[in-house]
Amino acid sequence: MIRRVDPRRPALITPQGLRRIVLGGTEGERGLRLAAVSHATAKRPRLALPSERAAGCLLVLVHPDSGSLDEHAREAIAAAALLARPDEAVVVLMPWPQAPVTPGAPDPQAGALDAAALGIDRLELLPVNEALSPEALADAVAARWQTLAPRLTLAPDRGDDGDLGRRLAVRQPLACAAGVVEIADGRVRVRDLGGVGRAAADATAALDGLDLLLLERQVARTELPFTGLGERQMLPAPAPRALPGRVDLGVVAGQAQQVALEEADFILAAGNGVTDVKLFLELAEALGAAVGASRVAVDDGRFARSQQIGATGRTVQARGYLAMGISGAVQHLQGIRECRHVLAVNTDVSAPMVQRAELTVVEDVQALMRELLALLQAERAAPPAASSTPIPSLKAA
Ligand SMILES: Cc1cc2nc3c(=O)[nH]c(=O)nc-3n(C[C@H](O)[C@H](O)[C@H](O)COP(=O)(O)OP(=O)(O)OC[C@H]3O[C@@H](n4cnc5c(N)ncnc54)[C@H](O)[C@@H]3O)c2cc1C
Repeated sequence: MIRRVDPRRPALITPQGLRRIVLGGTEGERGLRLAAVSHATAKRPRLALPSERAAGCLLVLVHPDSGSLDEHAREAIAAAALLARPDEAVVVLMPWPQAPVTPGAPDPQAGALDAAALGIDRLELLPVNEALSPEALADAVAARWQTLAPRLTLAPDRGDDGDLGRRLAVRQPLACAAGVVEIADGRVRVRDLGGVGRAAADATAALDGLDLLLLERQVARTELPFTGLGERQMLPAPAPRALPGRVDLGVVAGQAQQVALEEADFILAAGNGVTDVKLFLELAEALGAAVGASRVAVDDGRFARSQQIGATGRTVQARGYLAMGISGAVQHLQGIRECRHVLAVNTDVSAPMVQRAELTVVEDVQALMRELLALLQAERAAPPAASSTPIPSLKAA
């Protein structure tokens, strides 16, 4: 019999902070049960000596999301911190798009990341720009990996991080477990992809035999009972690599409305309250937003079925979700659970979407769309000098 592991099956967080799947759990046990661990006392660094002098290290590969780290990345770092031995450092290697070019110089934006609180002993920033190919980035990461010789490397199993991890695994080569949903008792359990004839034992492997773990969500809890050292280091910028047989035509901005909703960073979503669809689409284009819709707006023929968001539509994880005239029925909210910032426009302050949103504008949606579009058009028409007024830094304010 093939036993499949459902990453959403009942699980608890062990006192060590790592996720343990509860086999044979009852319905009542569904959801993460957090073990009662008291962190009332002041936290101390886990590592007692500078990271340079540590006996070894665990390496985490993560990409920042506009200068910050999302929950998935934080969980991968926390897992490394929990797995590290007392004399091993947790080193996080992060491609850094806005990095200054001078190696060794502190980056003011990276300073906003509280590395110590995340459990990071040393944050290594790798300056990158858009022209750097994935191959050149993988070269640079592989070179750093060889210098550091980590006992174990971890990365979130998604997008750029999963890609970088897999490239590293192939280059070295590394023994890699992808889709890891649990680390317990010296073994890792991976999301079973359900291949025909695979035995249940195929879904777990000994941690000792692995070099690289690509982690699913919620493998570790991010509240740690200790801190990292929080050291920072800017690495030299990687050299670009010429790729034989390929010509780099540069970066071409895509149209936000053609991006798959699941991958969209910013979504403008319409509900039954949106009656002027033409105006709505103009606004989406001006904002550079992908277009989503509620089921009522789709059933009504105003939007395509592929644009429906919710339990019977797409599940999205945009950084920004602007809900225009959407009530926020439970089926719709299911589809936006993973969205980071939700804003709403609604005339009804008691709508469930208002509870979900961080900010709601209580206004007629058509009127607001007209105003917003006019503002954007005015901004665009303004001479560049007016819009390039420097924004005072928080420090200076
Ligand atoms: C099995 C099942 C599966 C479902 N799956 C989905 C799904 O995947 N996705 C989904 O979205 N729904 C789904 N639904 C439907 C869901 O229950 C709701 O009916 C639907 O989400 C409501 O859409 P709405 O909020 O756009 O419309 P409404 O419920 O009509 O709400 C419109 C909202 O807009 C506001 N409004 C109206 N006019 C204006 C205005 N001029 N200015 C500002 N605000 C205004 C109103 O105050 C209201 O809050 C499903 C239902 C079932 C039973």
